[in-house]
Amino acid sequence: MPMPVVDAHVFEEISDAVDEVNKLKGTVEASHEWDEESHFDADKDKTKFRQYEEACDRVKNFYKEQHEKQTVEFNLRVRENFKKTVRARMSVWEAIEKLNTLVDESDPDTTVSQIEHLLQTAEAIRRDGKPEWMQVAGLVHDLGKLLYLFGSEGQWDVVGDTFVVGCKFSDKIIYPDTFENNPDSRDPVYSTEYGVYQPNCGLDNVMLSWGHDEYLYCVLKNQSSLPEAALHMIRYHSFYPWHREGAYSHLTNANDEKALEAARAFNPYDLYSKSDDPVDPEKLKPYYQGLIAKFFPPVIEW
Ligand SMILES: O[C@H]1[C@H](O)[C@@H](O)[C@H](O)[C@@H](O)[C@H]1O
Ligand SMILES: [Fe+2]
Ligand SMILES: [Fe+2]
Repeated sequence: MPMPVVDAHVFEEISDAVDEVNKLKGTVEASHEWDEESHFDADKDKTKFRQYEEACDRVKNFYKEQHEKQTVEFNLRVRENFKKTVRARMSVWEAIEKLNTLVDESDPDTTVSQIEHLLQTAEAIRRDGKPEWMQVAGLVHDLGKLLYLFGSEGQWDVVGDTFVVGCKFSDKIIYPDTFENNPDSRDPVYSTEYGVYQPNCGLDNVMLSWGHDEYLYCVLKNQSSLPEAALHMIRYHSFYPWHREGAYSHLTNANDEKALEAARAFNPYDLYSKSDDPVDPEKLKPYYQGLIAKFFPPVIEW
């Protein structure tokens, strides 16, 4: 039988269709690029970051106060209050500008303004070719520090690493001895291994110390079209005892594995971009306002 002759025109159509499919495949693959290892931090000296033993008194005093005051009682009360009010109505960019006055007392690695830190994080993610939603996660991840301007009790209930309350304070938390004066460390229930929790109940059922992660997660979960991985990056980025030190495996379950992957993928950009060159907010503003418009309503209830 003679081979059918394919008309040149039909051939072109087929090869266009194949190109189209490949392009689509490319996008799908690109959307998985977020969990691949980061490249931007290859030349960073990681031993220079998070050196808490050598940290200045500002940092040490901060954690002493935080570790004494983050009790179960406080955490229940603050969550109750959170639900009662809307603290402000403004756009994401306005929030970024508003936050700019805060200098984070818990941070041994940077004293730059928050707008700088947010843009440095987002830019590191962008340079590494990660998806837009992850750049946005970088851009907003610390916006929860706005709490400080909304009547927090200090910085101890806003910034710093997070940990689980309601069970024994993990010795994987920095300055573990400073929990001595936290009344929960002598409580007959809260001071036990599992405390108020069931084994492997999952992080959704665990109370993390209140601060900017938890607050921003609550604000954004119903006011953005960010994927779950971005919300995990926001919620757990300060939970170093878990995502870096591997604590709390007796409380987590299989559902937390994806969240752990997200928190770990995000961490290098948050931490190691602190030594990057300064950014120019005015120059970057149009690009990031474009991204903000894709993922958030024009006004957010904070
Ligand atoms: O000092 C820093 C800072 O407050 C960050 O925003 C937080 O995410 C970190 O966990 C903490 O170490
Ligand atoms: Fe943070
Ligand atoms: Fe940060």
